[in-house]
Amino acid sequence: MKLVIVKDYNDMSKQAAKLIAEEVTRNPKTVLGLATGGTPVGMYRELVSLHQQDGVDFSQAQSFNLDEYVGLPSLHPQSYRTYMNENLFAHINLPEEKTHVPQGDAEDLEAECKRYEQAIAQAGGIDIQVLGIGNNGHIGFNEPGSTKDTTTRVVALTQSTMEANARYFDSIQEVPTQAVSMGIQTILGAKKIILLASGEAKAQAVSQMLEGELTADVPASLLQLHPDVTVIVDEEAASALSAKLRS
Ligand SMILES: N[C@@H]1[C@@H](O)[C@H](O)[C@@H](COP(=O)(O)O)O[C@@H]1O
Repeated sequence: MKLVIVKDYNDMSKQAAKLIAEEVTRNPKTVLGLATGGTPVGMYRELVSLHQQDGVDFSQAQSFNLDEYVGLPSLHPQSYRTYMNENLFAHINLPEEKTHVPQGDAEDLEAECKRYEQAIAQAGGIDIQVLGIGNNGHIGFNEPGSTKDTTTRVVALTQSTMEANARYFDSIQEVPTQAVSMGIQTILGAKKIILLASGEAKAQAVSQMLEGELTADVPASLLQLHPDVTVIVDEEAASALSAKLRS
């Protein structure tokens, strides 16, 4: 995995947005894999400005989001679809019908998971996948225990993930307990992966991902299996890495 250590959140966001913009400029039909959470908000802000100020064109691109909460209608204020609309889709020229987020309130969730995998395959696979990382090393909503052969499915959220995400809801009781998430195999199927992490709370997970053993207990460590991963972290998120990696 390629490691890029930058000063702070701002630099991380700019570097990541630059990589995405370069990809979309080189291949206008890029299939983007997108993530939610606090980490990529700054990257989306940068992408909006690269579109509005510098004319980066998304009109032929497509996007697939990693995950969505089970039970939330798309237009629920805390759904990941709403997050994407507010942070990115409403501000760039990516056609709405080319944006894909799993439908968390589908009547038949199993069919929805299958449909989502097929839609990704039909699009020719994901060209560049953006990831954040959970404090426990999860990617998407692939919690510890997720093996490398997992595809899009319904997953149960761990207590620590629900606690971390409770900040977006009025109370922890309102945080959904399940999600539809791309699997590790789906993520590893992307041609290129960019993982972002900022802040000290992520330092342990970043170190286990890069320097720990390859194990489903730390799902992000399974990214070691992929040939083209760029990890962009700020100094705080890099603080638990060995001196060898940091130099
Ligand atoms: N499903 C999302 C992940 O995709 C994200 O990486 C993680 C970390 O979020 P944050 O960036 O807010 O720390 O949160 C959620 O669990």
